[in-house]
Amino acid sequence: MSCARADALSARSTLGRSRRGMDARGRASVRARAGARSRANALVTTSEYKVAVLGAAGGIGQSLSLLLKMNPLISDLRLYDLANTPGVAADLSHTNTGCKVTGFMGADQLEDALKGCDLVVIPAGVPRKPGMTRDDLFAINAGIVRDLCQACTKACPNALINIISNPVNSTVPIATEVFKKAGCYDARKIFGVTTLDIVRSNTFVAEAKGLDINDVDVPVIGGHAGITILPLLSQTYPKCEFTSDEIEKLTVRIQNAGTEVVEAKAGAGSATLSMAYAAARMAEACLRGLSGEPDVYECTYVASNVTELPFFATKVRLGPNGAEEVLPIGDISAYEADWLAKLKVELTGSIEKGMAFVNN
Ligand SMILES: NC(=O)c1ccc[n+]([C@@H]2O[C@H](COP(=O)([O-])OP(=O)(O)OC[C@H]3O[C@@H](n4cnc5c(N)ncnc54)[C@H](O)[C@@H]3O)[C@@H](O)[C@H]2O)c1
Ligand SMILES: O=C(O)C[C@H](O)C(=O)O
Repeated sequence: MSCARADALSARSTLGRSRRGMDARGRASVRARAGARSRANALVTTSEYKVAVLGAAGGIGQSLSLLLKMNPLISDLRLYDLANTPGVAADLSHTNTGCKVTGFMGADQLEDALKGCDLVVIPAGVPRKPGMTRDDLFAINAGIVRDLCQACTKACPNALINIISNPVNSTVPIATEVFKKAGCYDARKIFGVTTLDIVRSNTFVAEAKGLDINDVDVPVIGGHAGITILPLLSQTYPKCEFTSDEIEKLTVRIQNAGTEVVEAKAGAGSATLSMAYAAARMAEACLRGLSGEPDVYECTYVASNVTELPFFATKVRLGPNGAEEVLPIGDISAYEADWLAKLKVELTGSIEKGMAFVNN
């Protein structure tokens, strides 16, 4: 099987599972199948994962918590925020799924929320308003991510960390430096969530080319801000021919898709629903990897040797230790190579800014 084909199958199975998990009837049948599978397949060792959402009362946090509450891989869901988590947790706890949900509120309860967690998802922080860049959020969100990661180093140093808070290009280096300082850094465990870029690329390409959305897989590399988002249309599965005009329009739309939502929301924030969907897909991929399921791949922003930059998003194979393998960029077109050279300059500055925030 070709690599592209294997990757497309992996992406499709993730989407399929997520979709079934959202339906109460579907969930029951997935659980029955999961039970049969775990008896038959020694690789599936547990579906008892403990997951914390930090920023759980926010726009992303609430929808994401609902999706995670419906995921049969999760038995214990902890919702942490500075306010309103008792209400969100009470509300979610009435849904008849097997996962226990508990609310934690305020810094005093943060470490309790994190204790024993296998996966921590962080959407805490302020979103953009029209006219702002993601980097404009650094002044507030850098400190939030630093403090939350410091608590993780104490309460769940071995957990996988999924960082959603922007600017992801800098918040992942911040998290890394915090874990290094605490003496518990494992490069395989810290992820910048760029899944929304893949979700968008798949959607826009399927629409443009009249393809079945369930079949499409477009890798997106680089980072998660403006021109650092680089969709590799030349690696689209199934193989597609694009005119140069289509390539230009799709690339620029994918790079600006976050801004498209920010402008449409006109001051009421940025993407929350599509982001919750994307984060639920990424969380599920991490848990499937932890469970020993083979061939779980997602594009994500991680510590990387694929380029000369210390962090970079490419396709990653997820496994029992987190990022087991960071895949290379592969063959790209001259158009993509041109963007790659440009994005490296911006990404380098964002990485250095994040590292300096913790170390200076
Ligand atoms: N990675 C991506 O693709 C992506 C996509 C969309 C949004 N985002 C980012 O996600 C973040 C959240 O967006 P949102 O729309 O949910 O914002 P929001 O304002 O609706 O929610 C943020 C939540 O974080 C909470 N929070 C703030 N400081 C906190 C702290 N110290 N501890 C715990 N919780 C804290 C707030 O109380 C709030 O409930 C933003 O930074 C946004 O830019 C990233
Ligand atoms: O655009 C934003 O500010 C939020 C997020 O990064 C997105 O891509 O939607």
